[in-house]
Amino acid sequence: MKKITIAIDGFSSCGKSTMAKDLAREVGYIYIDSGAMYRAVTLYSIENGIFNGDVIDTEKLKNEIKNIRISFQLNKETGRPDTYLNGVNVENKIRSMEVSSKVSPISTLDFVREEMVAQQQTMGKEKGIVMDGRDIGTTVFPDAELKIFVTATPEIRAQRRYDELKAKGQEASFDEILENVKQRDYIDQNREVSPLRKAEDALLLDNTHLSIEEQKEWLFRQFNKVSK
Ligand SMILES: Nc1ncnc2c1ncn2[C@@H]1O[C@H](COP(=O)(O)OP(=O)(O)OP(=O)(O)O)[C@@H](O)[C@H]1O
Ligand SMILES: Nc1ccn([C@@H]2O[C@H](COP(=O)(O)O)[C@@H](O)[C@H]2O)c(=O)n1
Repeated sequence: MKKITIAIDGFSSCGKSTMAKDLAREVGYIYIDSGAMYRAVTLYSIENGIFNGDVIDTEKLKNEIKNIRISFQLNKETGRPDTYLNGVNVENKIRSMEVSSKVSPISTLDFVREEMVAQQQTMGKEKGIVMDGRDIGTTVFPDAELKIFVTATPEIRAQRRYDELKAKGQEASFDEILENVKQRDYIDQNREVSPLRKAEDALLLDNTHLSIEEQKEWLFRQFNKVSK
């Protein structure tokens, strides 16, 4: 079977990484969560005085962007890759509401995107990769053999995230999550560089009424059609 590149884009919290990780594990592909990379840059910015409230010191970040090393390592307990920032495991920290509320403005910066896209393209140069994000099918891998664009209503996406946090025993407010999901969607769709949009040749999946199992089966069917 030939190795292909799979790009999964879509709105925040709609199940992209759930589908992508499952497929990658079953077919033995590398999985990359490109959102985790933008989150890691955001965490670095929070921890290194690049934010003053909501204002970003873009000159400082531009000078330091080459010092930000992001990598992934398999977590043997979860069976999934954890995100490392300059050698430190930041998988939990990058999922905080503080990072979620600041990541989309960081992701609008052209020099940040340039650096992340270059790193992502290097990770995918041998193919055999599933990457999820916002611009994978349009910018990072425009020649990907399989492109999926995932969507679901904002309310159902916020509910899924809320349920996930509650199950982990974390404090969560449904209204705050819904507001964050809507705000990120707006910024991601309206930024100048690589805005979130469906690539013309991407397959659309609205999973509002699909279970995790159903969407997984759907993705496997698409993979089997293309990779033969
Ligand atoms: N079809 C589904 N039905 C119910 N829950 C789902 C479904 N797909 C994913 N989920 C759950 O929704 C939550 C968000 O999923 P996931 O993290 O995969 O989304 P994402 O699109 O990768 O999010 P992000 O944009 O933040 O990276 C998770 O708790 C996941 O288990
Ligand atoms: N290819 C990408 C991936 C993500 N972003 C930005 O990062 C935010 C967090 O991503 P999650 O997948 O973890 O939700 C997202 O809201 C985008 O602002 C991006 O720009 N490009």
